Order: sequence, then structure tokens, then C-alpha cells
Amino acid sequence: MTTPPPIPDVTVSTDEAVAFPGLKRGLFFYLFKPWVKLGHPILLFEHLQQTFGNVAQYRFLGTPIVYLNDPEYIREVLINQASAFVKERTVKRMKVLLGEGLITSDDPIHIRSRRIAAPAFHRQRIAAYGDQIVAIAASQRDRWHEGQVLDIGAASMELSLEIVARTLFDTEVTTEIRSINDEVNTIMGLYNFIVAFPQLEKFVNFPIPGVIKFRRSKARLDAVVGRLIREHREASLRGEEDKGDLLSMLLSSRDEEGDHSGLSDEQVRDEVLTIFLAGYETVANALTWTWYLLSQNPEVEARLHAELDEVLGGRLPVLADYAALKYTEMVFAESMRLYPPAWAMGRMATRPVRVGPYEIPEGAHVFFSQYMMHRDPRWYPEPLKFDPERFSAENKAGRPKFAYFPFGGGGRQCIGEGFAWMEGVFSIATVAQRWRFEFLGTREPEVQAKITLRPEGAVRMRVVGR
Ligand code: HEM
Repeated sequence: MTTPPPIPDVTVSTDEAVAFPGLKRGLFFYLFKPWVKLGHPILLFEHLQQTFGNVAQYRFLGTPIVYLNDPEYIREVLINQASAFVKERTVKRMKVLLGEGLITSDDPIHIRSRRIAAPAFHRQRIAAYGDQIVAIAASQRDRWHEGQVLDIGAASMELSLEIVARTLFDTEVTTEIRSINDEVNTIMGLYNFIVAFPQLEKFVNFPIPGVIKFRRSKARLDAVVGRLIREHREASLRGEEDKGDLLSMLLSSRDEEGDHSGLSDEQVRDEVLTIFLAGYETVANALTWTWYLLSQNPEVEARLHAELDEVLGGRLPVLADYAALKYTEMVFAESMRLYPPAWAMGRMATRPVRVGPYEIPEGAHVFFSQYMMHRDPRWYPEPLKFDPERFSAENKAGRPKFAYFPFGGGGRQCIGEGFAWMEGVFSIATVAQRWRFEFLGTREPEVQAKITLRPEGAVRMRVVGR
């Protein structure tokens, strides 16, 4: 990546706003440029960055779009002036799938749902999930044998789906639960279509091939979630004690700070589907990239093994080990730097907003990308090098907060962040104690920037005992 031109300091406050640099014409004008390619939005961000630096503007179907790649400007949008922004069009489009769940809703619905879901993600609750996470990872690890060839992407999906199903929804992993992954794969395949389709919500019952496919997958997901909710309700009617899982909490919770009402059936459905999808696919991708990166970096792998041997001495991790598994956590952090599962985020301005010397117009969409920021040489010298030392306490302290934001920030920061760290660190520790993986591909897996950053195709690995 070339070094971008310097940008004005965020603290500069002139009365006259400075015009955004950027593309002179609408994006359609550039349709045949190599950096405008449907399904490869990162190419556009790379082009903007190289041409205009850390802020750029363009228009898409008449909507002004602002690209920001400065940690202080991102802080303005996510924290300091967050009340001036709502989720943008591509997220809203996902309402056809996720309804008014935590990810897609805006205030006042969002703030109430967040209050209701929050207890399930408190530190102590997450701690209680630790043993279950380790047991599930150990059971998967123990089913593998020396020399076995795996698609580590599929294996990671299977693992994290099971972890979310058992810990958060207290349900057995049946064929029906596994089918969630097939439906999600179908929907991910349709992602560009869903996002590009103007006003999809109005056409959701039309006999259009992509829409029919989407409708089928959504109906299957709804059926699985509906069954989960029904079973929980029936168990509660039979007087069975709930196990304190997230779904039980959602069903019984009341908004104590608000009007003391609970969630409607439809809201519970939206939350369950949202948390199921947000909670398994992201961690699975992070683990897949971690195994790939470890296979390519034997020194890092050796240091990881040394830490596991020293801290665990061959036994399975327990909660009290988490704090000592520092290098394991740094490996996971560095993996999410290079391959952040949430690779970009966006908001829409509901009023004109001043960010540094620029004014973002009302109605403009603002995008920033973890993928771009995390590979920026200003914060990460030799950005493509996999070096977990970047996440030592000392090195972290030298960077601004939004130079690393895999979980977003502000009031919409990922509610599952603590859960994701525990799942990532304990899964790596449990599996890497026993196995290493040899990558069988001939070149680095291509990244697919869908809702999450996925590897293109299978990531074939050979299981090798340590
Ligand atoms: C490595 C794993 C994960 C990554 C990288 C990740 C990333 C993110 C990001 C960037 C956001 C903010 C989106 C925005 O502000 O526009 C978010 C929100 C969210 N995440 Fe995660 N996430 C992960 C794991 C999880 C897990 C394990 C769960 C639940 C079990 C979860 C549930 C959610 C929910 C419900 C939201 C919406 C929160 C709100 O708006 O109040 N995520 N996630």
C-alpha cells in the first residue's frame, strides 16, 4: 500500500468546512475500472486510500458516501457524535432477515433490546460458559486423528455453531441446528444481490429467482428458531427450571428501566436469529484464519505451544487460566487484525455533522473499514507480517483506540465481545495443545468480503500430532 497524503489534524476547526476530496462522478461512471468490481468492495477502499488519503467521498445512486480511515474521525462517528448517526442502508436491508434485532434496529427499539439482552453477556455469565466452551472444543479435537485432512473452515463453523447452540440457547446440536450453517452459506452467497437490490423489502414476495432462494433459507431459519422458542416456552410451562441461558433470559426479561414490558414473540425471534448468526459465523472465521496464519508462521506457533505447555502442562484450560494465556490471546488479536471478521462498518448521518475540518452532509453514508485500518503502516509497520507482539501491553498503548476495532465501538459495540475472546482463546488453547495443522493449499486463501470476511473455498489442512 502506498503512503497516503497527510490529512488535516482533527483538532483543526475552521469556520468554513473543507471539501472532501474524492471521485468527481457517481460510482457508475467508473464501472469498468479495475477497482470497481461487484463483490470486491475492498478494491474500492484501496483505490480511495491510495488516491485521496484517509478521507474520500463518492456518490452511489445519488447518495453521498464518505470513506474515513482516520482513528479520530471514527471516534467522532461511533462515540463523540454517535447520536447524529443511524445504521446505513446495507444494514437496514438485512432487516428482511433479522427484523428489528440488535444489529439492525435503531433507537428507541435498540436501546431497550440492548438493556434486555445485556445480562446474558455480563462478565460473570460469560465466565460460566468457559467450561462448556472447552468441553465442546475438546470433544471435537478428540474426534480427529493423525494425518486426517480437514476443511478447517467447515470444522470451525461446526465448533462455533455448537458452542453458541449449547451455551446461549441450551439446545442439542441436531441435524436441524447444523442446517443453520447451510442456510447461512446460501444467504452469504446471495449477499451482494441482497445489498444491491433496491428496496428488497418491497419485493420479498415476488417470484424473482434470488428472492425465492433467500425466502426459502429464511423460512428454514425461522422454523429452527421458532422450534427453539416453543421448546423453551413449553419447558417453562412444565415448571422446569431454566438453566439461565440467553433464550430463557430473553423470554422472561422485563425492561426494568423502561416500561417493565418484555419482548414480543417477534422480537424474541429477531434477537435469537441475530445473536445466533452474529455469534457463530464471526468467531468461526477468526479461528479459520488463525489456524491458517499459525501454519504459515512456525516461530509464532512454537511460542504458542510453549505457553500452552507452561500454563496448562497437558490439562484442559479452566477459567482461572485465561489471564495466563496471554500469548494465545495476542495470537487471536493479531489474527483479527489481518483478517477482521467484521471487515467494514457504516452509518448514515441524520443531520450535517462536522468531523475535523469536514462536514458530512445529512443523509450521507459513512464507511470505515477494519480491514483497511488494521493494515495501515502508520500503526502497523510491515503490515502483512503476522506478529502477535504488536499486542503486547506496551505496543498496544502506543496506538489510538480506533487503529484496532474488530468489535466496533461506542453504544453499538459488539455485545458478544467478551464471549468471542473467551471462545477464541479457549478453542485455540484446547486444540493447539494436541494438534498442529499443515496447510495443503498452494497459495494464500482469497478473502471474500461478504457480511463477514470469509476465505474463498475450502481451507484444506492436515492434522498433525504435537
Ligand atoms: C470475533 C467475533 C466477533 C466479531 C469480530 C464481532 C464484530 C462485531 C461488530 C464490529 C459489531 C458492531 C457493528 C456496528 O456497530 O455496526 C458487532 C455487533 C454485534 N455483535 Fe458481534 N462480533 C463477534 C462476535 C459476536 C458474538 C460471539 C456475539 C453473540 C454471541 C455477537 C453479537 C453481536 C450483536 C448482537 C451485535 C449488535 C450489538 C448492538 O448493536 O447493540 N458478536 N459485532
